[in-house]
This record gives sequence, C-alpha cells and structure tokens, in this order.
Amino acid sequence: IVSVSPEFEDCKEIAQRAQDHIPGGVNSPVRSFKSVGGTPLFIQRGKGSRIWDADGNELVDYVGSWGPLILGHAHDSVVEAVERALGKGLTFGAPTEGEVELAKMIVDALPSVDMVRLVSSGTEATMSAIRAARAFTGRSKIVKFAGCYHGHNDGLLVEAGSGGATYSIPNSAGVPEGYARETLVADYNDVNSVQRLFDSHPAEIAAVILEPVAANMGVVPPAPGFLEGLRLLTANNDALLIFDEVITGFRVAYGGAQTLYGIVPDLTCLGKIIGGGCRWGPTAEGGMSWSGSAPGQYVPGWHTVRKPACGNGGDSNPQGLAAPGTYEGLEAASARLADGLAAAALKAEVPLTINRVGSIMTAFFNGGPVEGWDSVAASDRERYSAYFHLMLERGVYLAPSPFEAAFVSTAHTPEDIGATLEAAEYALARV
Ligand SMILES: Cc1ncc(COP(=O)(O)O)c(CN[C@@H](CN)CCC(=O)O)c1O
Repeated sequence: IVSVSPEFEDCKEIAQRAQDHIPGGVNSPVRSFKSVGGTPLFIQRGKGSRIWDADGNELVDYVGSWGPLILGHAHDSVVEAVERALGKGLTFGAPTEGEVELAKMIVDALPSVDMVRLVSSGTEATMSAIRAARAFTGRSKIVKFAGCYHGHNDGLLVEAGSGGATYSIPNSAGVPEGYARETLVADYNDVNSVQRLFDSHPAEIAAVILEPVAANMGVVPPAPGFLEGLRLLTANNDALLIFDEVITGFRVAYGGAQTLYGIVPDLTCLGKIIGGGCRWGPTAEGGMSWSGSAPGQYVPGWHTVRKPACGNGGDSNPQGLAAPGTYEGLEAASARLADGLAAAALKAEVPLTINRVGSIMTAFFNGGPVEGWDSVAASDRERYSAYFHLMLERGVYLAPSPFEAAFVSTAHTPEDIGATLEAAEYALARV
C-alpha cells in the first residue's frame, strides 16, 4: 500500500470550509469521524477496491459507501450503463422501461416479492413499508429492535423507555413523544422480548421491522430460531414481518438474507446495491394480496425513481452478481480476512470478536460473544478508535465508527487482503 501522509492537510482544509456551509461539515452523521476522532477524509475518486483522498492518499476501502459497492468503485459495467442512460436524459417525471426491468429483476431474485415500488432512498423504502403495513392492518404500533437502524424516519428514531416503561422515547431532538409512543423496542435475538410486546399490546401491532442480519450496531447475525420465531409470532398475531434488507439485499446472497435463512417476510426493503451506487431504495412488497399501495395509501410521486440513469446502473449490478461463482469468491476473500484478523488479535493478545455473514463483518473489541445491543455496547470504543487510525496510517480505510460493518467487494484482490492483514498485525500490536 502506498504511503499515507497522516497530516491529511488538504482534507483538513476542505473540512474547515465544509463546516462553514454544512452542519457538522458532513451530510450524514456517521461520516463525521465523531466516533473515532480526527478529521473526516474528503474522497476525490475511487476505482475497484481503492479510494484516493484529497491529499492523494491511496487507501484500501472497506466502507464501500456503506454497502452499495459490492462490485467495487466505478465498475466498468456500472459506469457504462449509467453513461448510456445519462445521454438519454436524467429525469422525466414519467415511468421508464428501466424501472420495469429492475422491478422484474428484484421479483425474480426474491421469491417473497410479488410487486416492487421504487423510491429514492432506504429511508423512504422503510417509511413506505411501515405506512403500507399500517394501512393494510389498520393498526398503528410498530416493533423495532435496539441497535437496528432503518433510516431517519421520525417514528424509528427512538430507543426503549427507561426501566419498565414499555413506551419508547425519541433518540433525536425534533421527534415528538407521540411519534415515539407508536414504536415499541425489543431486544435483537430475543423472541420473548417481542412476545411480551404482543401480550401487552394485543391487536395493536401492525408490523415488526428488523435487519435480518443486523449491521447498524456492527454485524450481529440472527441466532438460530430468531427469524423463525418472529415469522411465527407475527403470523399468529396478524401482524406483518418487514425485512429491512437495505444492506443484506443482494449482499449476503443474491436473494438476500431471506433466501439465506429461508424466511418469507411480508415486506422487504432494499437499497444500496440495487442502485449500483446511485441513491435508490425499493420497497418490495411480497406475499400480500395487494401491491404498490394499500387502498388509499399515499406514496408520492416526483421523487420516486427520479433517476432512470441509476436504474440502469442498478440493472447491471444484479446481472453482474448473478454470475456463477460471485458469492463464492466473496465468501473466500471475506473468510480469509476474518480468519487473518482473528489470528492477528490472538497473536497480539487483544480480545476481538469478529461477527461475519458473507462479505460483511465487524471486529468488536470485546471478548464476546456479541449477540445483541447489550453485548455490542460493552465493546471497547477507545480501542476501536486507536485501531481505526493505526489502520488508516497503513492505508486501510475502515468504518469511522465501531458499530458499523466492513464490506468486502469482488474488487478486493488477494494482495488487498494480504496488505490489510499486515496492517492489522501492525495495528493490533499497538492498540
Ligand atoms: C439497514 C438500513 N436501512 C435503511 C438505511 C437508510 O438508507 P438511506 O436513506 O441512507 O438510503 C440504512 C443506511 N445505512 C447507513 C449506514 N449504516 C448509511 C450511512 C451513510 O450513507 O452515511 C441502513 O443501513
């Protein structure tokens, strides 16, 4: 890996200007480096597994824009597809054939999905799915899980109320108490915590929404029986099961986590990979007698699928991913990385728990096991911050937060993985 000028002078200069014009200097909190300290890197370009920051530092990238870039940066087929589409116009405020083809590709890939409504972000996908669930059931309560993130819908920016309170409280300013009260918070990998909510709110819960593999508290896989238990519980209580597969869709398997674990949700939210790197977030509705929207449910128009260009970009993504051996290659590279990190931690006598599903993983500075928000929260954040900066010094760009995932792409070469493991040996010996 090329040498990194750790002063990041140009990034710092841009960061200063950014502060003058953008609240916090970034357009999404997790990009601020607040969790790890230091100045956020301002990225100039990316190709394959590499990114270059404003100081010209070349870095092996494991953020991958938080998941979309499973084929790596600026993949030729994606760039060609988007360039082809760009010349035909950016937005028409009218349907395009590309949307139909993309919707069909999603239906073909995810057996639980009958129909797809395309919107412009993961937030809008989960917001639309929740509205559809409320419209379909006529109920208002939603169950989410501590540690899971579904975008910045007001009603989901909540945390469990303190003590025995069964009602949630907002975890962001500006969210009215009334909104928070409609969302109940359960514990990931604990079906009984959901059973208790159904018992205390009979016939009030419209849906349970979750990341079938949690990745927004770091990667936490579903415990055996957890997803099956939720499927049974929601079916027995006439509530819907919503899989937020914005990260896991086309990531952990071509058919997403629902295919990997054999669970049929009622609604699926996708994003990231399906947009091929453009902003995108389909709500895929499946297994339900109606589609697109329940009678009277409103999902507004102009912002919906305003980017035919990206739709075409996204098209090439799923097609590329369907090629034989794609996921086997990702599995091999990711397993080598995870095993190598575990070996380096053992050698450095650093307690490290690595949770991995396919090509997403998180190294928790924690003796483990890490199975839900409580054990995640017990991880050593300071040690992660030190590790993050030591890895950056050695040219490896990880998530600037201990509670996110690292993403391996088909563009990560054996040399990238080898260099990453060398950097990890250096870093773990110094944290
Ligand atoms: C499971 C899940 N569901 C929904 C969302 C929201 O998607 P967007 O609105 O950012 O497209 C996300 C967004 N993910 C974060 C990082 N984990 C994106 C952060 C960023 O892009 O800065 C998600 O992970």
